[in-house]
Amino acid sequence: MPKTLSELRAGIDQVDRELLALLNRRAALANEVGEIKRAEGSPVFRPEREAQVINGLQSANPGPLKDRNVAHIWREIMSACRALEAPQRVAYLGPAGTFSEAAALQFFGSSIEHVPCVSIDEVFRATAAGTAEYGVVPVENSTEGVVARSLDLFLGSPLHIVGETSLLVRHNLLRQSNSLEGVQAVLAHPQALAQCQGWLNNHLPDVERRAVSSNAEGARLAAGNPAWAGIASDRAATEFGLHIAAHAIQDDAFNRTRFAVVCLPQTLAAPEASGKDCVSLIVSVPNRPGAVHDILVPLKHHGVSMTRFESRPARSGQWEYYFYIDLQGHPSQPHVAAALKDLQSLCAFYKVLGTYPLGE
Ligand SMILES: C=C(O[C@@H]1C=C(C(=O)O)C=C[C@H]1O)C(=O)O
Repeated sequence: MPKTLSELRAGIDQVDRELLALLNRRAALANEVGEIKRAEGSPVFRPEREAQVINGLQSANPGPLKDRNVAHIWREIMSACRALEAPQRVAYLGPAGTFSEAAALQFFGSSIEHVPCVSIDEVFRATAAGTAEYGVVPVENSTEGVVARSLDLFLGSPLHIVGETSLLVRHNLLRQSNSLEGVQAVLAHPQALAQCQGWLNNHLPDVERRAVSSNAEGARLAAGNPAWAGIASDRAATEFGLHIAAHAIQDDAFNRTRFAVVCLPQTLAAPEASGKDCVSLIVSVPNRPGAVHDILVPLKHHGVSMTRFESRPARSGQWEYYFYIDLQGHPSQPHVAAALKDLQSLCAFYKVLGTYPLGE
């Protein structure tokens, strides 16, 4: 005899009571961990431990819950547990409703103190000055390429990278009503206008496109004028009380942005190995034939995979470059340590930006 709806709901209520008791037991344990950390003066946030918790649960997950959802649920549970130890202050490019804020929430969960900043420079400054313990900065977009300002700021910054996360950037057309009728101007950041130009050409061909400082600012302005629309995230719609007149209007369905999580080394030293790690470096090589080729040799020789290789001008006027390199692995692994040592000996400039667990 199949169970009735009310019997099934009674079952869910029972499971929820058990989950609540278990979650509170978990929180109490995290609180005890917090006491030990306070006594030791060690950091609250341990990204490699959180990565291990999630990887372990995903490997043990029998379903029907999807691994992706297991990760999201536990990130939120760990965020709440961490906040009992001490809420972490996180700086990002604001205002509320930006993709940088969404990236910060995806990485740290929602139990954080928000430190919205007016620019990427300000995120670096606020984090270096201790206004925030952590900063979240965009480094790369799958359609637009590198975020040059972030890469340039890394060069002279005392901050290092302790984590990464990547976000599907889905743009929506937001306005006071949920139709496209009567839109006279679309207000958004130039990058969002560019990423949606195909859709705008098709659906709003004769409508003015106006560049503003951020998508959240465009949404804020659209909330004050029925003839204006913004292009922004789902969160911005909620934040400014707007309707989503059209969903996912970006021309590339898989438009992703990658973000780095940064902090001072005294806030958190390089995370220990989680099992799936990455090392980010900036190097420059002497200006002679074959120099770039030479720095790749130790990687091949020691069997280390390179997952990223970007160049930025060194601004010396000499056609010299800094190379931004991501390697797979952790310096505690002998083959990675050996490759780094050989690589360093070939470089005119060598800076480890960070060692951290690979993000989603
Ligand atoms: C409880 C701890 O502190 C924090 C919270 C964690 C959790 O809830 O599992 C894991 C790592 C830390 O960021 C810990 O270090 O184990």
